[in-house]
Amino acid sequence: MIKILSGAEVSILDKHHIQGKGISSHQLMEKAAEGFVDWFLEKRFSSSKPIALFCGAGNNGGDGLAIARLLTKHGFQCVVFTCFADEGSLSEDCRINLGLLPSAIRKFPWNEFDSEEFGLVIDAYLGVGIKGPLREEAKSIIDKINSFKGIKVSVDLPSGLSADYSGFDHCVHAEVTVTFAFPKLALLLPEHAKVTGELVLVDIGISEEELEVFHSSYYYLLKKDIPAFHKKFHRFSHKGDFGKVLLIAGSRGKMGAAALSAKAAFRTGSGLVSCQVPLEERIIIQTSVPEAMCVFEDSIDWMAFDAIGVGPGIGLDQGELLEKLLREYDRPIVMDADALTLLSRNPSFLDLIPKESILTPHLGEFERLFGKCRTHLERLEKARRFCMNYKLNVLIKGANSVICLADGRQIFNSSGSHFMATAGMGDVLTGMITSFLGQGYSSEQALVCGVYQHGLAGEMAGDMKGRGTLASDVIEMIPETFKRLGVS
Ligand SMILES: NC(=O)C1=CN([C@@H]2O[C@H](COP(=O)(O)OP(=O)(O)OC[C@H]3O[C@@H](n4cnc5c(N)ncnc54)[C@H](OP(=O)(O)O)[C@@H]3O)[C@@H](O)[C@H]2O)[C@@H](O)CC1
Ligand SMILES: [K+]
Repeated sequence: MIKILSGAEVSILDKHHIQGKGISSHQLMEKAAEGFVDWFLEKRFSSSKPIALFCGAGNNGGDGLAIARLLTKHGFQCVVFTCFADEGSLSEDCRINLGLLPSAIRKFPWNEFDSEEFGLVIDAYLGVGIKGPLREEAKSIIDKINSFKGIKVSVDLPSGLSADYSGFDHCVHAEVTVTFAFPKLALLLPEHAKVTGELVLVDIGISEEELEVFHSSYYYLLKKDIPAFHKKFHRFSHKGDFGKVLLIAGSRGKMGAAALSAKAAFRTGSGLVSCQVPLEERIIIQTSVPEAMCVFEDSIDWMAFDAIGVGPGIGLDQGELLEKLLREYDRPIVMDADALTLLSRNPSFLDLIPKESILTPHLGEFERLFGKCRTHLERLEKARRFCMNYKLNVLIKGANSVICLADGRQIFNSSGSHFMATAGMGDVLTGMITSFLGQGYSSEQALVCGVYQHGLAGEMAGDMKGRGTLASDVIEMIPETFKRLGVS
C-alpha cells in the first residue's frame, strides 16, 4: 500500500530520495517525464495535430518541458506555451529543461494559444507547489487552458487544485491526471472527480519504504498489495475451513438482495452459506441459489456461524431482530443497508456492536449515521473518530471507496468501474466481505480483499458488458479475480 503524503512533503521526499539514490533532482524529473511519456505512448494518442504544453515556472513546468522534449523524439509535434514572464523566476530544474528544449519546438506566451490548432493539451502549469489563493493571472491562464475542448492531460495535479484540501476556486478540468509517486489526496476526493478525470499513477522509483517514514494515516491500495492479504489454503482444506456464513437479508419484494449476497459469498469461496429469510419467501432463495440453505426459526443459534452479514433488503421493521443479534453474537459482523438505517434510528445499538465489526454505508447511509458533511475530508475525519472510539471499521462506498480501520488508518481503493453504479452492487459486496470473514480472515483482510476484488470484478464485468452491466455479472467475475491476482 502506498502512503499518501501532503503536497508540502513532496520536496522533502524528493530530497531524501535523491540523497539516498545518489542522483540529481534533474534526473528525478527526467524519470517523471519518462514515466509520463511511456504512459502517453501506450495510450496511442493521435499525432496528426500538434500538442500544446502549458509550462509554469516551477518543477511542474520543468516536467512539462522535459515531456515536450521526449514526445518530440517520438515524432509528436509539440508547442510550448510559457506561463511565466521572465526566465529569472524559473526553478533550477525548470531552467535546465528550458535550456535542453530543442530549437525546433516553438515557444509562445500562454495568451497566444489558439485552441483550434491543437489535438491535445498537456497542463504542466502548477503542481503541488501552489501556496495561498491563486493570483489573478493564474486564473486567466487556467481559463485559457480550459477553453480547449479536446483532451486535457494534467501533470501531477490539475493546475489550481491544492494537493491536500477539498474545493477549488479556479482549476484546470482535466480528462486525465497523471500523478507521480503517490496519488495526491485531492485527486481521490469525490468532489474533485470532475476536474481530476481518469487517474493514472506513474512510478518514479520512490519505494513504499521511503514513503513510510512520513506521518500520514492515508493509504492507496493497489492490485499488487492484495495477494499478501489472502489466507493460504492447502489440498487438505475442507468445506469447514472455508467457513459457514449467515446472511440476514431480504424481505417481501426485496429477496433479490438476499440472493445476490448469497451467490457472491459462494463465488468468494464460502463453504456453506445460509440465508435467514421470511418463511414465506424461502422458495425464492432455494430456487435462485440452490446451494444455499435457509433458516427461519424463531430462535437461531447465531454463534454456530463463523460470520454474519446483516441488512440487505431486510426492511426497516427489523429493529428487534437487529438488537437481539447484536446482543447474542460476539464476533465481527458486516452491517449494510437497512441495518445501517436501523442503527441511525437507534443510536443505543452502537455500544452493542461486536468490536472489529464492519459497517458499509454509501454516502446517504453515512449521512444518516453521522450527519451532513460539507466535504469528503470532514466525512473522513468523522469516520476516523468513530472507528477509533468504537473499535469498529467503516467502509465509505463510492468511487475510490475508503476503508476506515479501527486503528485510524484510512485506505483508498483503486479498483472499480463507473458501470458499477447500479442496483445490487452493495449486496454483492456484503456477501463478499462476509464470506472472507467466515474463511477466517481478519476484518482488515476481509475488507481489503473484498473491496478490491469487488471493484476488480466490476471492471472485468464492465469490460465485457459495458453499459447495462448487472450486479449478477459482477458475481460471475469474482472467481476470475482470484486468477487475475494469482491467488489460488
Ligand atoms: N516526488 C515528486 O512527486 C516529484 C515532483 N515533481 C514535480 O514537481 C512539482 C512541484 O514543483 P514545485 O515545488 O516547484 O511547485 P509547482 O507546482 O511547480 O509550483 C510552483 C510555481 O507555482 C507558483 N505559485 C505558487 N503559489 C501560487 C499561487 N497562489 N498563484 C499562482 N502561482 C503560484 C510559484 O510562483 P512563485 O511563488 O515562485 O512566484 C511557482 O512558479 C510536482 O507537482 C511535480 O510536477 C517532479 O518533477 C519530480 C518528482
Ligand atoms: K499541472
